[in-house]
Amino acid sequence: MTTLDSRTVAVGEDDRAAFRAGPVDEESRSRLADGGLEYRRVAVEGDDYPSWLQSVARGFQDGERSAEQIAASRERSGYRRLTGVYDPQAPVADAPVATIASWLGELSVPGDAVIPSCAISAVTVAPTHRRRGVARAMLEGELRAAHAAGVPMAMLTVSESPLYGRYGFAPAAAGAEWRIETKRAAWIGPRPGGRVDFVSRERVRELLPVLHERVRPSVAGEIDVPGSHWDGFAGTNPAAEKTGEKRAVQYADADGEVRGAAVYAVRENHEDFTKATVDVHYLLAETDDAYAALWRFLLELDLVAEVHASQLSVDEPLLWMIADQRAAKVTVRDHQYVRILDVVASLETRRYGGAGTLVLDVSDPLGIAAGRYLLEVDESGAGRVRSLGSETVDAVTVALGVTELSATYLGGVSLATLAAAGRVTVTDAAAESSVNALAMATSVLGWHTAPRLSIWY
Ligand SMILES: CC(=O)SCCNC(=O)CCNC(=O)[C@H](O)C(C)(C)COP(=O)(O)OP(=O)(O)OC[C@H]1O[C@@H](n2cnc3c(N)ncnc32)[C@H](O)[C@@H]1OP(=O)(O)O
Repeated sequence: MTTLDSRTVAVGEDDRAAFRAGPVDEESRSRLADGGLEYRRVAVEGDDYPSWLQSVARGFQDGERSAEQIAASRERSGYRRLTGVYDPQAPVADAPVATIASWLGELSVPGDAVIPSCAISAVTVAPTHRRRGVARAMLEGELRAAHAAGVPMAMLTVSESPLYGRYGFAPAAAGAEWRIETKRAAWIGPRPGGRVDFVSRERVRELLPVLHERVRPSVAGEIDVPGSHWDGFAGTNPAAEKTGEKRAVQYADADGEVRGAAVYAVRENHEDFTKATVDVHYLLAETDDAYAALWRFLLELDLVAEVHASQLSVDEPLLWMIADQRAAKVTVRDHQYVRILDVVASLETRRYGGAGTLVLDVSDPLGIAAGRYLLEVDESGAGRVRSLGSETVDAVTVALGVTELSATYLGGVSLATLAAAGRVTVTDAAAESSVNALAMATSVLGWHTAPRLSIWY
């Protein structure tokens, strides 16, 4: 597995297949076995898949999956490594009492680079088996398995915020939900010369992955989106409901090159026909022109009072393209969680906001990333990292947990904010005041654009 610059592949198909085929973690298997539970891999193509999927649905308080939905899900799930926990004493012993899925993906990091990362999803524990350490065994197990396979990062999106900090994950890219009152949001942004046109759902299904591959390396926090997600956004998933409500548009520049696309649905207001709501399911823009043209199109739709969009950046240029900024109500939430497994590999992959030298004294509740590291960032923003062991170096020292280091990793969380929150300590033995040391360390670890993740996974 190699870590390369943007527009090149960091994770090859062989790496992905090897990761999928890897064994479960022995330490977790043995711990669960001590509690009478069996921890084993589940094959997507095998007989155990339907009951594994039903356990996931039940775990998320969702309804039973139909045969058609199971077949569609099986077809779309080949990229995932699935694991279940089974209770041989249970009346329905072939239904797992806990589930987890993971896969080897790519995470975009500051500086137009991507890093291999273990994505984790479908974590459920049956209500009959909750709060006895089963989720902890599975999470620790997947993290150890990923680390043993040489994967430098892990990542996930969460149902509840308090679950994953204990394993070293931190929300590193926030997601913003926007509600824009269209009558107040007069367009003052650019009016590019290209054109916006309706396209079919099938056409937008083709466009979205191509555009996303061009855009994602330069947006820290984004991941390589599993193909099945695009069917969901485009409304081309045969097992999904209400796909007919989705409308798709593309933006082509003056040369006729398609540079962006959006999928949206209109929710009628039965009490007032002029006050419908537009839900933007996905908007992807390769250029500033495409961004402006697509947002303007959505904000100027007739018979619409509100435009609603989620998983946007916390720093959208859109705010500066509407006459009245208070037309937008923006709610910010934790969204993309990351967890550093290999400090040297992960810190050498990203670029930095400024030059400087830092000693990072990292603690890790799971022991995986713990140690003292020297990070030297040059004028170009590239960092060299080495493990220090007990060697002393006369440099600004940042003492922090792997959770806090992971929080800063995408450049969206300020070290100064974490210091003010009592989460990190910055010391400089040589200086009289620690203020300059904190300012320098914050600027080194920062980045000039906010990270973003446009999907759930
Ligand atoms: C990446 C994803 O898939 S996100 C989806 C997560 N899954 C869901 O939300 C589905 C519904 N919930 C569940 O299935 C379960 O309640 C789970 C998976 C959240 C927790 O499973 P459990 O086996 O009960 O957790 P477990 O007993 O291993 O607890 C591990 C730790 O998390 C804590 N914890 C568990 N659930 C919660 C919660 N809802 N809120 C806060 N803390 C929690 C426990 O107190 C324990 O803490 P500690 O080990 O530091 O003392």
